Amino acid sequence: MAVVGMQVHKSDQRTVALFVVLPHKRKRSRKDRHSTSHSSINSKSQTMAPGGPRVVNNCEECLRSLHMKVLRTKDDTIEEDVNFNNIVDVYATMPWFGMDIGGTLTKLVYFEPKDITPDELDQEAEILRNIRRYLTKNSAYGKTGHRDTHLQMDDITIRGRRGSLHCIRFPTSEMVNFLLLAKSKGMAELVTTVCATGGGAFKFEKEFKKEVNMRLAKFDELDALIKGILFAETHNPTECYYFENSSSMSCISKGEKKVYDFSQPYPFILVNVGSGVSILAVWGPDNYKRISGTSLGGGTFLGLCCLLTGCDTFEEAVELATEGDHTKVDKLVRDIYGGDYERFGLPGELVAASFGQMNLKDKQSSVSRADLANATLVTITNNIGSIAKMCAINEKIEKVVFVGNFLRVNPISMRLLAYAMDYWSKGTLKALFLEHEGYFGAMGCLCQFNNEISCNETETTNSNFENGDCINEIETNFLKIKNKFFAL
Ligand SMILES: Nc1ncnc2c1ncn2[C@@H]1O[C@H](COP(=O)(O)OP(=O)(O)O)[C@@H](O)[C@H]1O
Ligand SMILES: CC(C)(COP(=O)(O)O)[C@@H](O)C(=O)NCCC(=O)O
Repeated sequence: MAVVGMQVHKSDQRTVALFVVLPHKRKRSRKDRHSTSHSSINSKSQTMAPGGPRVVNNCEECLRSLHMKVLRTKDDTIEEDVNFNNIVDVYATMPWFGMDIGGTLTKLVYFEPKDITPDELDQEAEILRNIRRYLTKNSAYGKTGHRDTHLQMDDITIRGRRGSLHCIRFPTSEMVNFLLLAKSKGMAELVTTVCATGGGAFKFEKEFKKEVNMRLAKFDELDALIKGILFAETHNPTECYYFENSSSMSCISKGEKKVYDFSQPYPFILVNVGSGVSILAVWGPDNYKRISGTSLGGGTFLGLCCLLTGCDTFEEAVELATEGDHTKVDKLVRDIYGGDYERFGLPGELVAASFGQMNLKDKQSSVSRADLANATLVTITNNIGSIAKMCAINEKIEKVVFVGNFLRVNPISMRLLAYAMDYWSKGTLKALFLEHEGYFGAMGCLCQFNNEISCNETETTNSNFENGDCINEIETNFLKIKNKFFAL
């Protein structure tokens, strides 16, 4: 299966981009992912490999065959190498995006090549240059878009190109405004297909087409999540961490963050706390099962907290929670037993019933907004911890990795999860966390598109491109190439 697209942009009378999506039958391991069979095209292109929301594979064989096909459609006088390199050049300069359109937040990762040669700069279309500047020089986009500058990954190499990976997010509820912004920046003229995952890749497909004439190349969100985690772990030696001293409730607030070596990750339980919660057992890069989930997730925390406290944002909710005390809201074991429930090892400070005191009017009037926020956070977190623990024990897997934006700016939940895993398993389970929290779906999407991890992924996951479609798309785009590329 192959998908080929060409975007012809005529500013400065130049053709600017050729996109190629070429999933290969041969399955490649992580080890040989940079193997020579798909190495860059020539020494020049080693430094200017791919780019583009729908560029996947720049293997020499594939591009040459495209090129030959193009050549066959034109008069024979044009010299092959000149045009071949032109194709590679224009193909190399496209922006690369991966997008995860989640239930609450849309996450966008953008790879900015930093090894641009003066020649490339010279050839680059103005729109592309402007988009790069806009994305990399700002940290706020419109009213609600943010770049998480602290998560930027510098000096990373993707398919032979060196550069930085930028992490950008905005509320999914702002999708229409995002599309308008993208249009106003000229994206519609530059990009014809965007790589996307998450439920919104399905939900907003029509809007993308209608508003900015963009097609979505869709990837499954859980496939992308795992690929993204492997990508981040490979590129960032301090990606994974745990909390020291998480075995005692009184120590958890003092527990230091420590780097965890996650280079041998399997098997692990993966708990993705987004709007809702998905729990996976992962045995290998392509071997996982979704074993459980719960609808009581980050969306529940935010929704309940807004209702109970009148707060407006996640940041506000977490800040309020930090100042509050859930023990004024919950009924603890000691409220029932007067101390520990010794026979079954339940300590007095354990929550026996979340919100268990709130049936009493006098208790209701004595709790603050902050106490309610704290109790909501603790309730949701404990429930997730409890389900995750049961999953880990059922699957006999010791490492439990928590990801998702619910953990963003949320040390209370992370520490509580670390404590819960340790306490309930008597020290056998280990809670692990990852620095890029909610961006793995978007990263995985970019990786799959760029074929960074494994060549065969797009065959199974790029489900909106059936073989017939792809062939049609190839033919259509070759016609465009024929008509426009050589018309210059
Ligand atoms: N700025 C934010 N706005 C809204 N929710 C946020 C924000 N930051 C963190 N969150 C939390 O992250 C959750 C969404 O996590 P995420 O992993 O992005 O999931 P999804 O893919 O479902 O959008 C929200 O439900 C909320 O609990
Ligand atoms: C439907 C979802 C996969 C969507 O992912 P999200 O946008 O929440 O990250 C997730 O919300 C989920 O798994 N919810 C829990 C469903 C359940 O098992 O009860």
